[in-house]
Amino acid sequence: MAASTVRINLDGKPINPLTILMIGAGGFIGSHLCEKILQETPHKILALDVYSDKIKHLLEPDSLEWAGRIQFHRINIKHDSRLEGLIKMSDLTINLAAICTPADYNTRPLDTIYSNFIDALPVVKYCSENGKRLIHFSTCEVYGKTIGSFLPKDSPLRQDPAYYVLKEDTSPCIFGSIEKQRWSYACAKQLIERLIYAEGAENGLEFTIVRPFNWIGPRMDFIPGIDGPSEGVPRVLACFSNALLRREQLKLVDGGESQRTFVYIKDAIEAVLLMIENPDRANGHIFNVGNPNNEVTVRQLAEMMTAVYANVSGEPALEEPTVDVSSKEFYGEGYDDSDKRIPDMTIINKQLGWNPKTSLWDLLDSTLTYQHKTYAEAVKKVISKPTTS
Ligand SMILES: NC(=O)c1ccc[n+]([C@@H]2O[C@H](COP(=O)([O-])OP(=O)(O)OC[C@H]3O[C@@H](n4cnc5c(N)ncnc54)[C@H](O)[C@@H]3O)[C@@H](O)[C@H]2O)c1
Ligand SMILES: O=C(O)[C@H]1O[C@H](OP(=O)(O)OP(=O)(O)OC[C@H]2O[C@@H](n3ccc(=O)[nH]c3=O)[C@H](O)[C@@H]2O)[C@H](O)[C@@H](O)[C@@H]1O
Repeated sequence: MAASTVRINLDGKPINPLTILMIGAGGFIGSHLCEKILQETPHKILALDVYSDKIKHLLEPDSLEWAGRIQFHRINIKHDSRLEGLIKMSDLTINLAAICTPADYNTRPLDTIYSNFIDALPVVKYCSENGKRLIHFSTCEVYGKTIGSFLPKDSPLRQDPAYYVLKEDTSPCIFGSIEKQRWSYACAKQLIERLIYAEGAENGLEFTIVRPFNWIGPRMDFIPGIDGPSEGVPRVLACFSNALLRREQLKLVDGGESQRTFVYIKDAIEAVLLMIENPDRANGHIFNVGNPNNEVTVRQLAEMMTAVYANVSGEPALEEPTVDVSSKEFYGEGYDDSDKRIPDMTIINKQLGWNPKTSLWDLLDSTLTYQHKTYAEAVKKVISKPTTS
């Protein structure tokens, strides 16, 4: 972008260049948001994270057209006195930092709760005390299970959207029992949402809460044994990509019957940029950000990814591309699942006029093309190495 072009917001007003503190900038969403902001706006980014691999291409070399508009701070927000200073220096703080992989929720529930609630507290407090705006990343998991999932299997009401569409201002948050530690993440996210909302109500904090619904695309998570731990379990896109790259069967947890709506990261980031640049329309709101048109069961996702990857790689799919596994075997004790996640889009449509564009097939095509280009050779090398006994 020509950084000098004057940008106009949805109300026709010029947008002043901002300094944005982005906490968790080195992650999947952060890396795409940094790219978008640097390429299309004049805003400056103070990028905070413990890792920078996913934004390395934006930080080096110094000759990049946006050099000087992004500054990396290797900081762990758990214990660093520089956090408040950075919040004070910025017009807006965006908090993305979290443990957000389901394999951790039931096996590392304390880390999950600390990361999603306790570690976010100082961020909220410093924004509130210093009169700074906050965009906080929550999750669609705060809705938990749908009301419809408690109806008898053959109830016609299960087909009624009133029993499954998830609305920011009216849907309840339905979690499982305490021993189902899967919900430690959703519960921590819900409590931080409530705290932010209360800071808004009692102390005037200017906030926006984002509830992402399965955003997927390049740079999501890691491929075990390549750029992450061999025994690590990332989210479903990376699990299935890993299996496809290794020509192994895709594992369907409890039959792959759960349903998800997937949205392309590049569509979703457009929504976040609208929030950043339209504070009058975004402040005080909680936004679902997803694509209600891209709903599949996890089994259907596996079948579609298998077909797309065969096209992309030119290698025929396995004869039996999937295998069923129990959730206990895959995730361990305490796992539970959301049955269905369809976002209601009324509020984001009304406030920001945002709609997702990319079909599931197209977003899988570009994402798996990226996965193949980035990882296929490395995976082949690892597979061909003789194993030591
Ligand atoms: N990707 C999705 O579809 C999705 C869906 C729902 C919610 N979210 C939420 O969006 C946010 C970002 O998700 P993501 O997919 O980019 O995850 P991610 O794991 O790729 O990114 C999170 C980043 O935060 C950093 N981080 C974590 N703890 C930190 C700490 N103490 N100090 C400094 N940095 C820290 C991590 O190093 C990582 O780079 C999270 O809050 C997540 O709960 C994401
Ligand atoms: O992305 C989101 O919107 C939110 O949901 C995700 O939770 P979930 O969708 O359950 O996590 P995935 O790992 O993407 O799993 C999706 C589904 O696929 C299944 N799965 C996963 C991996 C696998 O190899 N096989 C498999 O069948 C899971 O059991 C689950 O039903 C994560 O909790 C968060 O990143 C986020 O808050």
